[in-house]
Amino acid sequence: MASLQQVVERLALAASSFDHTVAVNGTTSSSLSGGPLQRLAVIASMLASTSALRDWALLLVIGSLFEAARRGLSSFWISLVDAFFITAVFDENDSSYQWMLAWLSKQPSWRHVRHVEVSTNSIYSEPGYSNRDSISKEPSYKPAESQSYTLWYKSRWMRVTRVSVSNPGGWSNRESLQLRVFSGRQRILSEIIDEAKKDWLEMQKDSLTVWVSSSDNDWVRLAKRLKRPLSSIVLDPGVQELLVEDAKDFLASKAWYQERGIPFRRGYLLYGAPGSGKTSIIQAIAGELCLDVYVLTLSRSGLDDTSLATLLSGLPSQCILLMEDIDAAFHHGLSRESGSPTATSSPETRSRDGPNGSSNSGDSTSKLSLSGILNAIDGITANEGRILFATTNKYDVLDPALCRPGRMDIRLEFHLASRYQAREIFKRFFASSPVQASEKNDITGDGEPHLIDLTSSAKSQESSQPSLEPSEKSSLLPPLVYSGLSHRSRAPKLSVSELSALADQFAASVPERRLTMAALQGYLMMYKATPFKAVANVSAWVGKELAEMSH
Ligand SMILES: Nc1ncnc2c1ncn2[C@@H]1O[C@H](COP(=O)(O)OP(=O)(O)OP(=O)(O)O)[C@@H](O)[C@H]1O
Repeated sequence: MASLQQVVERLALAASSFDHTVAVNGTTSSSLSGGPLQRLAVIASMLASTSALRDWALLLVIGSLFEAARRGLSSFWISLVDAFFITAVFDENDSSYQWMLAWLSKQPSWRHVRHVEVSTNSIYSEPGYSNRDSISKEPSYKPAESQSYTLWYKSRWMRVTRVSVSNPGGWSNRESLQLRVFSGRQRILSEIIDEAKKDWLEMQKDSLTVWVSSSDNDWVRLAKRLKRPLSSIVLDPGVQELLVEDAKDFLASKAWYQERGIPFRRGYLLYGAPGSGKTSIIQAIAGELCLDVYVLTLSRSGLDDTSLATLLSGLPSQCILLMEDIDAAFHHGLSRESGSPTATSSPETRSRDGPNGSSNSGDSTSKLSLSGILNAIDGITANEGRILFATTNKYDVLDPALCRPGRMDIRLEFHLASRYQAREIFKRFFASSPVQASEKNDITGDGEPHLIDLTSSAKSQESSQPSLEPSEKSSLLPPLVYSGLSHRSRAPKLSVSELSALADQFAASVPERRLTMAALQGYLMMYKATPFKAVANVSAWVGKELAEMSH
């Protein structure tokens, strides 16, 4: 093959032959110097005679042909795939992603895959591979990243690939699951999705999923929580029923809202004493209605009007949006302790001189404005179908515009514990079954509470229990901040009458609306296997609590 140097020499020779011809004729010959085309032709013919250039040109042509063939084949493959395969992509931030992972783990052919990603994150815990207890850290298996798996579903070939794409500007990659089924019928896809959803719901019947907002203004799945039974929460009579029935009624009334042109949204504002069960009842309602909970913290740094609107418009059609401590949006930097301990004033009595609808909320560092919050809740960008629960201990600082019907349709005040609540929480603690806890006290027949002698039978019943109570251990050990019997210790089995009588005695020692339910729960936790002692010691404990509060 001729070298580059040879080519250059030949070109120089050709150029000199031009000059020579011109010099011989003494005139500018039109055949040699007048036509640039002719010059080019001469150069081209010389180039063609150079074997190296010929080889290069050949390579160029072959390369182009290969590239054209590659592109042709690739578009042919795409058309072939489109014609014979159904392809679906499931984004990790969509519920369907979870359904598909759950469904995948149940496929018999999935059990033969040889390359998986192991996760102890309970979100991925699936039956078949792991314990159904969602809290346990059982390993579960999901498709490895960028790995393709061939499976068979109803005698159809399918390929599953987990793809991870970088999130522009985001802090983490975004995953998706690609499913390709060999089928001409699109119905197969809906069949798979329906089946996956059914399996997922079945698997989730004991738990609910909690989502939080990320700094990318997206919702990310935070955790799976066990559902809390409604019966575990003791509110004043009628309050729980009101909330649950109203929420159920709302979810079933979409058509009613549409016919009347009313936005299909419902808002509940739960306010009042801390530790009175506001968050707990929301968690229980979410479980009862099988809805995911989306938690939004308005005081989160970086949250501004636009990102709030983006987040709220990105909510699924049926879910619970939880804005805890909504007052934080109005008082950035204000700690709970720095305000009044309990905001128990009613909407009717509270001052109307608070911030008005046009004012900016929060301090100067806040990027959220009140109008931004209001618009996100019920403006044009707000989605429909969601249930908003907002909680606060400081009702007074909220702007009236936020609390008006349409935004907060039901406003409920939660109070400190009543005697009724004290009695019921005692029963729930020591009942041998939920049924027993709900049974009425009909033991004496005379309508009077039946008093139990705590000093005789009680002590004998509990004497067999291992005792670790602070009072008894105090001489041996340094004072304990918290104690209680082991969870393995069992409380004595009480009859309905005994339980009811003890609950009455316990409630009689608890002052009306002075202590929180959380405090009562904390007290009972110290005596979880010794109900008689719980009753015997409650008066002393109450006295101590009240004394501490008065300081
Ligand atoms: N009415 C109640 N019935 C049963 N348990 C309760 C009740 N109120 C509070 N508790 C218990 O007290 C604890 C705190 O309750 P929760 O977080 O629901 O209170 P909260 O009103 O949301 O408090 P905060 O306003 O401080 O957020 C929980 O462990 C819960 O089990």
